[in-house]
Amino acid sequence: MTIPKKVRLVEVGPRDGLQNEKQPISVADKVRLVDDLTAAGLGYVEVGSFVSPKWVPQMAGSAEVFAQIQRKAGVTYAGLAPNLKGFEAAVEAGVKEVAVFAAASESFSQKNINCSIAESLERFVPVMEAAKAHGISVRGYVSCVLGCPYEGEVPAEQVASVAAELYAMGCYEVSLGDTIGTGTAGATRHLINVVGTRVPRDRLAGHFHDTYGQAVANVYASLLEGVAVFDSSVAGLGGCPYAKGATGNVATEDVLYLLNGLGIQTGIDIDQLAAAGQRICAVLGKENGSRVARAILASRG
Ligand SMILES: CC(C)(COP(=O)([O-])OP(=O)([O-])OC[C@H]1O[C@@H](n2cnc3c(N)ncnc32)[C@H](O)[C@@H]1OP(=O)([O-])[O-])[C@@H](O)C(=O)NCCC(=O)NCCSC(=O)C[C@@](C)(O)CC(=O)[O-]
Repeated sequence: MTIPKKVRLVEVGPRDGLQNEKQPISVADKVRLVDDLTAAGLGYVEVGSFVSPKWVPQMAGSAEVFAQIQRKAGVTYAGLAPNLKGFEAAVEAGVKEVAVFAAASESFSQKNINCSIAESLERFVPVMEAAKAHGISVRGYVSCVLGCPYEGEVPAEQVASVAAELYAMGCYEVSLGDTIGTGTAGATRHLINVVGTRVPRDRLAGHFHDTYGQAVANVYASLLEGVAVFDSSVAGLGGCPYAKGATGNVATEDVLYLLNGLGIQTGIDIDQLAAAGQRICAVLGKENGSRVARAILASRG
């Protein structure tokens, strides 16, 4: 299989990146981050979540963030919705694309959304119906595709069956989440080969956390298997509230550097992106998690 000529990046920093931060982050800082990212050329940003504030307090102000961002034409601003209540809140906030999220492991499903995999899929049915009625696109996530923090190894067939259900119920794309970042290039290729028998590869996305430093390799392995959409987080922000020790997503700057090296055009300005990442890291008082951004910023002196 040849490497795709076009790749789409889904920036999840404002959502996946920030959801795990314990310190309060102001709406203004979140808005600035989203606007910085779109100014750098990102065409898809996951802005926040319409989940229970008791479960993920950091996402409580998502509606305000949506209200204050500068919406650029052609950019998709998405929000997570775990159920109909979340979907309705998203609609009220003017969200035009939502993501539902399931898991390939029962234990993770319980810890993350307090229900079984089957129950979660049932909950998504009314969300899909309401989304159709409102003309809202729905993306689907499957967590724990290359390992679960509670159950260990997760069979690829189990991932394929959840991904196929999400696709069949109308998710236009299914993002495969390596929640704890244990995946390797070989396991990633195997996963795509198995899931690819149930969901077309051009409807799959890779969502790799970088806990074991394998995320860029896993992106490349996915490209070799024909996957052309990747979720990433500026400055490698993030973690998962229900996966102890999991680090952030693959850094957007690192994926972009890989794509630039392959001659794949994305229209994203890597210097502006690195500056956006550095700005939010300064707000958080954190070291920048992107090696590429650190190198770019150091070379500027
Ligand atoms: C799904 C629930 C709500 C179930 O939580 P529950 O407690 O079972 O819900 P419930 O239906 O029993 O309701 C309990 C209370 O929550 C309220 N409630 C109910 N729904 C909502 C809502 N949408 N928004 C706001 N409030 C809500 C509801 O109104 C009620 O309020 P009360 O009467 O007690 O005042 C909860 O478990 C939850 O919010 N979980 C979200 C967890 C989360 O956001 N995790 C992170 C995102 S997933 C992820 O990061 C992985 C991913 C996508 O990045 C891919 C990867 O890397 O693997």
